[in-house]
Amino acid sequence: MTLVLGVDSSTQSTKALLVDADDGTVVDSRTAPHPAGTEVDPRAWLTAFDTATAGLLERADAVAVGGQQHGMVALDEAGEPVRDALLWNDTRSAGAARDLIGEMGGPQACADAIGSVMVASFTASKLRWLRDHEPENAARVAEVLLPHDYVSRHLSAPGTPAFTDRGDASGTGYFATAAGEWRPDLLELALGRVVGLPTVVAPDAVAAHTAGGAPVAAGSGDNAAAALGMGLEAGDVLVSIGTSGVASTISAVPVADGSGAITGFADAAGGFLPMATTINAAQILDLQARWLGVDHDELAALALAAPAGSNGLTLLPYYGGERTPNRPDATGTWVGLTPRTTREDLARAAVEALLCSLADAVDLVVGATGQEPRRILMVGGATRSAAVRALAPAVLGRPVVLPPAGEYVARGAARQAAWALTGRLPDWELAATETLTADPTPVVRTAYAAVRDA
Ligand SMILES: Nc1ncnc2c1ncn2[C@@H]1O[C@H](COP(=O)(O)OP(=O)(O)O)[C@@H](O)[C@H]1O
Ligand SMILES: O=C(CO)[C@@H](O)[C@H](O)COP(=O)(O)O
Repeated sequence: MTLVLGVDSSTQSTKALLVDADDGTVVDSRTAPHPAGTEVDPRAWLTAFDTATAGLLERADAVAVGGQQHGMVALDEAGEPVRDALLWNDTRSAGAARDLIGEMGGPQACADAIGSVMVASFTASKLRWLRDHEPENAARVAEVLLPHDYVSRHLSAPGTPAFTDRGDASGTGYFATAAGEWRPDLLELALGRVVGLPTVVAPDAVAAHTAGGAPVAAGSGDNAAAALGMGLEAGDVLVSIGTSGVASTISAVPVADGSGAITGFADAAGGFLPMATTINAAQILDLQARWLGVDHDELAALALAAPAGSNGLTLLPYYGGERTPNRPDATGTWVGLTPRTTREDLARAAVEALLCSLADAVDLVVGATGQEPRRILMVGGATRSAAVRALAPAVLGRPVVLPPAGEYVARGAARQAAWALTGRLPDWELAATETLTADPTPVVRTAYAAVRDA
C-alpha cells in the first residue's frame, strides 16, 4: 500500500493524517495542540509537528503540509525567530495595512497588484508593523516564511532551502497572484528592505525530500488545502468553521476586488480561490460555553431549546476585532438583553451570530461570482455542534452539504503529496455526504444586519 502523510498546521493544533494514496482512506491520524494567542513562538509548531507525526512520518511515501495563512515567521541569519510569529488574527497591524494601501495607490491598485486589498492579517502588514514598532527586530530579519513553509523546511533534509506555493504566497501582500511571482518591491515597501523569501514551487512538484528520502510536496495555505481535500468544483462554496470562518470558491480566473470584500488568493491546483474570511468563528461558541459553564454538547442543547431569533436577543460577535467587515478595533455587542433573557437565549444567540456572520461571507462570495452556488459545503471543528448543523441551513437560507467528519486541510495536503509522488492528482471519492435542510429564518439575519449596520 502506498501511504501519504497530510499535515494541517492550523491555528489551534497540528493534525496529521496517514492516507492510502489509492483511494484516500485514512489509515492513521494524530493531533497535537498549539499555544493559544495571536502571537506564538513558531518553534512550538515544529514541536507539535514532531508530536503529531511521530510514528507516521516514517511510514509515509510522500508528505505535504497545509498551514494557517499569513503568519509572519521572521527569521535571523541563523534561522531562528527574531520574535514570536504574528498570526492572521492579530489586528495590531491594521494601521500598517491602511498605510500600505495608500502607498500602493489605493484599494483597487492594491487589489490589481496582489489580488486582494491588504488587511491586518496579511504578512506585509505585519512586516510594516515590525519596521515601525520594533526596528531592532526588523533589522535582524534575514528571511520571512509562512507557517507552512517553516514546518515544511523542518521536515525536509537538513540544508534544504525554504519553499512555498502560490496559494500561500498569495496571502503575503508581496506576491503578484495573477502572474504567480514575488514582488520584491512590495516586500521592500513593507519592511524597508528585501530579505530572503522561499522559492515558489508548482502544485505537483517534488519540492524536497525528508531525511529518510520521502518526497515533500509544496504544501499550501490551509484554505487552499481544504479546497483540494474536498475536491471543490466550480460553483461549490465551501464554508469552513474553524478558528476563522471562511466562505471560499474556486475560479479559473484571477479576482481583484477593490472593495476588499473578497480576497483573491491562488488555490493549490493552479487556479484561484476567491474567499471571505472572518476572524471570529468557532471561538464564539468556545467563549459562550465557558461563560455559561457548559460543554459544547450542552451549549448546543441549550441553543436548540430556544426559538429562532433568541427572543429578541442579538449578538454581533466581533470579539477579537473583525475582518469581514473590516473592523479591526471592534468588540462584541449584545443587543436585546432583558430580565426575561434565558440561558437558552444566550446560547442560541451565539450560534445564530456565528451563522449570520458566515452567511454574510457566503453572500459576498456569491455576489463576487454572480451565480447561485451549486452546493454549499460545510467543514471545520464547529460543525461538530448539533446546533450549528441544525441551524446552518435555516440561517444561510439554503441546503448545506455536510461531508463526513474529517480533517479536510490535512486530506488536501495528503492528496497533494500523492500528486507529487505519482505525477497524477488522485480522485478520492468523499464517503457519504449528508444534506442538511431547514425552513429559512430570514428574521434572524434581519435582526443581525440591523445591529451590524447600526
Ligand atoms: N462539539 C463542538 N461544538 C462546537 N465547537 C467545537 C466542537 N468541537 C470542537 N469545536 C471547536 O472547533 C475549533 C477547532 O476547529 P478547527 O477546525 O480544528 O480549527 P483550526 O483549524 O482553526 O485550528 C475549536 O475552537 C473547538 O472548540
Ligand atoms: O486568515 C485566514 C484566511 O485568509 C484564515 O483562514 C487562516 O488561514 C486561519 O485558518 P484556520 O486556522 O481558522 O483554519
